[in-house]
Amino acid sequence: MTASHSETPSTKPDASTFISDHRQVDRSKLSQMYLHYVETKDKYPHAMLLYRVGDFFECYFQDAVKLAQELELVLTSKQAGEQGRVAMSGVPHHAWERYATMLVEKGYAVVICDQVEDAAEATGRLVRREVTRVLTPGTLLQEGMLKSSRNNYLAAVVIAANHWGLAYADISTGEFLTAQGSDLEHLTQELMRLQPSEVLVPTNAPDLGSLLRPGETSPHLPECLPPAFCYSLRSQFPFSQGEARPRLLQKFKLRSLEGLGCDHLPLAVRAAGGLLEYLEDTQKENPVSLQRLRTYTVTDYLIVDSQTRRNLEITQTVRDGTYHGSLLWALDRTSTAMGGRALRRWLLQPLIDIKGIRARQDTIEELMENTPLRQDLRQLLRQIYDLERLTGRAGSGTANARDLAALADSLSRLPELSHLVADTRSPFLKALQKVPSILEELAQKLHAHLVESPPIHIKEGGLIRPGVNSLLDDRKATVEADQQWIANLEVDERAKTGIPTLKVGFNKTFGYYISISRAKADQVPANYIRKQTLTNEERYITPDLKEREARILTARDDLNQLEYEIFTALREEVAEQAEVIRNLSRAVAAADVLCGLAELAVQQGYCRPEMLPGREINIVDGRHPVVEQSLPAGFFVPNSTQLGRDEEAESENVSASSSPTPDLIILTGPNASGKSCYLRQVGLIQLMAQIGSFVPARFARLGICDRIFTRVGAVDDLATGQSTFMVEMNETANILNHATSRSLVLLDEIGRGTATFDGLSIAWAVAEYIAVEIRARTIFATHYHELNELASILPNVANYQVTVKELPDQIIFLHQVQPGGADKSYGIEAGRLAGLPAVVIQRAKQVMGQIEKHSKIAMGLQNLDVD
Ligand SMILES: Nc1ncnc2c1ncn2[C@@H]1O[C@H](COP(=O)(O)OP(=O)(O)OP(=O)(O)O)[C@@H](O)[C@H]1O
Repeated sequence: MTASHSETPSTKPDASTFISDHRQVDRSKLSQMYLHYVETKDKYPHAMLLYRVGDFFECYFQDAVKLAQELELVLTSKQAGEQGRVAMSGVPHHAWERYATMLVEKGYAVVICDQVEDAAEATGRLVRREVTRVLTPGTLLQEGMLKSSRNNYLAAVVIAANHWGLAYADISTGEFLTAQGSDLEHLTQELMRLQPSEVLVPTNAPDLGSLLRPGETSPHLPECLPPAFCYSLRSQFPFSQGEARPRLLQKFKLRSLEGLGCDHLPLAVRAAGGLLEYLEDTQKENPVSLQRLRTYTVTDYLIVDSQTRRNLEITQTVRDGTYHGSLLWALDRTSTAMGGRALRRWLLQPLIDIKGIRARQDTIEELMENTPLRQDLRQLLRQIYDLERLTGRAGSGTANARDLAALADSLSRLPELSHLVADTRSPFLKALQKVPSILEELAQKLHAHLVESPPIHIKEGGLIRPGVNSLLDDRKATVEADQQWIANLEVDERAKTGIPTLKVGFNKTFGYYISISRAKADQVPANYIRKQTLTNEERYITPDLKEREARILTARDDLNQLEYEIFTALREEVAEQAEVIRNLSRAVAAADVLCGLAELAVQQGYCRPEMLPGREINIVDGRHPVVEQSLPAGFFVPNSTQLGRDEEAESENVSASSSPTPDLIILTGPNASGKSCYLRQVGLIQLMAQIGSFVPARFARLGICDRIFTRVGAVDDLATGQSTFMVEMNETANILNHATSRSLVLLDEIGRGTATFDGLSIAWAVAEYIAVEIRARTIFATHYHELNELASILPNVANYQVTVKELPDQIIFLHQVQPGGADKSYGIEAGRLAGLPAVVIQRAKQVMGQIEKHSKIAMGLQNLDVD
């Protein structure tokens, strides 16, 4: 790709022939414009400065070199006064957003220094230029720069010893939240959940203002911050209590922070205040409209750590990181962009509050029962655009007329929506029953003011309907009359002069002119003034023509300006209603998610799980929500699960159950029989239930979990230089240190990355510790059959196996999970089926026979004291 505009070099430029570091120039020798550039650059040493010059945005010095490299543009040079030539590279002004997006995606901050007056007004002096935007990964607003399916979060962290404050905002939707905690692991997990595009960190670093791109490190970055994100190093000052608190009070026009719920959380306040200051600093002429700050507590939600999110493939698959094949993919039946983002948020932050879960379930149930309502609702929702982001753009003054027209169309659907849900009883539908009348009025006003399909540019007129503003109509009428006069001129002048070939034309240099062939030049009337001579024609103007032209041009400018003013006033009216629109968009998004989940539940035959405060996990005929959808209908084999021993209930009701419910299941079975699938199915059903969804099962009764942990076949973590075994041990340690009796733990093989006896010993000890000390509900899939002995020692351990049918020359996978431990391993059989030579298979059987004969592990362990 190349985008060069001037002075394209004929050969590759020799860097020694021009200056490529702005700090090395003698400023007294720079021409005025370059001096202004250099002074602006001083204020933003770490950002890429795009400087408007005519129809281009140009970069000079080191930025020119970087821009050319990163975007594969031509690097050239330009004379910068007596100082000589400086490196230069640039992009066309109309395409700046595209190029800026590419730079931001590569982890750069981009400063836009634009011309803020018409170059024609600045005769004899430098055109006035100002920094109008600072774009960073966390502060993007433009439609093309954002993914509609996910939030774009800017986060800010404040860490003091083991305590932390975290604030985050999505400036495109206005969401703004803050939290505080005392466990740094929770902070890391929150960041992993949010996947922020940029994180602000207050430091004493000498390179303040710089942006560390993902993977770049700095000694000033606290260790608990994952290296996968962009970090902006900020000064400590705006993050101090004395600065942050008043900034928040002023922003939300409050006397106390009590109403925001963070009055007693100094670190949360400091993070939120620091974030606000950054927005003020970067957004310049487009102040961000944020929703009221909300305070939350991490432990108010089901905690799903990043490794579990990855292993359960919640938003993307492990194998290739794609959305297709993830849980989100399998569940998403939403109709709006807002609903899609909300479902993603819900999946990443499931609830632990039973009331909240039941409210969502009630709504799904009502929508399942009422098919016409569900279908009409989905149909209508499809016609609602991204209200959250459209409002965001209106609030920050970046919305164009098409945005407002789309907003008006969407707002005008709301009364229909409220009519549709008029008789509903569940909370999320009732929330849509009342549309504030102000929004209906706003939609009507926008429709009445804006033309049917407005143009994209807002300063070139053509936006406002006739009848809106009498001054505008008068001016339009004058322009039209003058235009008509010019249109008639050709006919009139032909008649007057008797020259039938006379024409009236227009060009940019001379404006309107009368053209006459040279042969007829002697018949030209006296009032014609010759302006230009061409080979075959002469061009003239007349005083009358010029007067009309001048009138048209000034009137058109005035007209455009007036239309622009009417438009911006409309945009401000929308901005004033931002809070009301956003509250409603949130309700629309939630209804959309629930309507999609209801549709899914009907399509896939899901059931409503009964949610309880206890520890029970009782799933009858459960299915894996993703694998099920990938197989032909009816192919997936359902399996049941019972976990979570409630000793009190069981002792009261001894006769009801002959074998007590286990806390820990040892799951064995041949390779590829379905162990991993079963394990994940239980985790996914629990997680789905805690977002309020129905679940793929015939029946489910589920106690609320506080955390879900998974440990699944590790891969070498080359980035941190850790071996498979060390990754496995770190993950296991994390589980043992944090799981509680209310957690769900899913272990897919432990100890495989080391010698067999080491591995088996660790696996045994881990299982025993979980069953005896932690009592977390656990499924432990393993190839170590020796672990089946645990069930005979510990009352809350049970053995299950995935069954296969053995035929003389093949194994048939039944994918059925049944009580009991597999009494033999099929590893050698699997090797035979894979085509290992017969002699190797034979030898392997002999070796196994010997090992089994001499192994005392099983017998020995039975006698171990586990107390
Ligand atoms: N209940 C089921 N019904 C139908 N097909 C299933 C079922 N469970 C698993 N499968 C199919 O079997 C394949 C293998 O399953 P899975 O990976 O869970 O086996 P595994 O026992 O964990 O194997 P390994 O021990 O080698 O890791 C899956 O890809 C899936 O397509």
